[in-house]
Amino acid sequence: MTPQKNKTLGEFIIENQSEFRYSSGELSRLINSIRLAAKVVNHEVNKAGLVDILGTAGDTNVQGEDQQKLDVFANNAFIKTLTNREIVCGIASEEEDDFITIKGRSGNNDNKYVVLIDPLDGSSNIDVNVSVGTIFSIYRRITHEGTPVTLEDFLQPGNKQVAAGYIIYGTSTMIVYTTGHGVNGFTLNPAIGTYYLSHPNMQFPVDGNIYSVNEGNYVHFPQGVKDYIKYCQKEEDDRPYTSRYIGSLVSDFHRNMIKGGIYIYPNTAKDPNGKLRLLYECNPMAFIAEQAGGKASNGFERIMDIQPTELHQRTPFFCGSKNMVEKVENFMQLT
Ligand SMILES: O=P(O)(O)OC[C@H]1O[C@](O)(COP(=O)(O)O)[C@@H](O)[C@@H]1O
Ligand SMILES: [Mg+2]
Ligand SMILES: [Mg+2]
Repeated sequence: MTPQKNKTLGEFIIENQSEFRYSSGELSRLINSIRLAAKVVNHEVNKAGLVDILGTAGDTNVQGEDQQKLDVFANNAFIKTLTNREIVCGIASEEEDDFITIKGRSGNNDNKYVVLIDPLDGSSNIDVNVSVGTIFSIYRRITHEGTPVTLEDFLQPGNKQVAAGYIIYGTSTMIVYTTGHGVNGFTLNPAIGTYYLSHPNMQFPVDGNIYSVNEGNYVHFPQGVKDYIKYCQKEEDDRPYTSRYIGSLVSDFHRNMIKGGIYIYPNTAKDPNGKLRLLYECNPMAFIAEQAGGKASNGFERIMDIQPTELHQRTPFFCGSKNMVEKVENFMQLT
């Protein structure tokens, strides 16, 4: 049943409590706390040119990347909101070397969930006023409540996620998320600060004619990816396809989910395991893609079946319309 449009995010969460497999209130409170943090970040993004939030923060993160001021701001906003509302026992972030343990008021770790987050996705676009996003992934902890959270709680395969979503700070601000019961999109009415259900039951078209890849790296791509790009460009059948690459995973993914398309970030000489991080970029986007009828792989296996071994590990990423992902997998497996 397609949810009725123009319901607020809060109403939708209350009406769909039963879908939160583990508990009636905590997961919904967790989604709500992410909504609140997103409003804080959105407010800063929308005035980025007017306040001292552009440019680099002067530090590099564990990935060796220059942290943008907005990366740091968003990271602090989500950590503060999730900590204050005492809903999670731990957070892992692209911008933090190690995971953060969050103790409840009682002084121990009796909350059930851990959150992994890319607080600001598309950092290279911040200073040039192009849309950026936030990506989040939620798991039920493996260790017992009341005991210290451990790395094991974060190194779970994507098929164990209980919820995942993204916020896109674009021409409008949207939250798109799944709890394993389909994908729904909510648009912020900035005048009143409320999110409304604008994209109920989002579905990836099974096919598409848009491919998103940084063709500047073409010479370093695996042969299978080169062959697939040549296939997309060939004058034949419904091709050539359209090449669209925004440089923000969230934005490219969102457009492809609405119009049909594929996002590709393969391994290259510079990034032998690819650039995107498995735990807080690829797994959450893969969960959303599959829940919307799409597909996500590393070219050979399902992203959500990969057993993580490190918090910030990277993976090649092929994600989008099912037939397009299977086509590039065929090219990859032929070489
Ligand atoms: O500039 P490149 O190498 O094409 O990489 C762009 C990709 O890198 C990312 O910006 C990585 O995410 P972060 O901005 O969170 O580091 C993706 O959003 C985007 O799709
Ligand atoms: Mg990112
Ligand atoms: Mg980021």
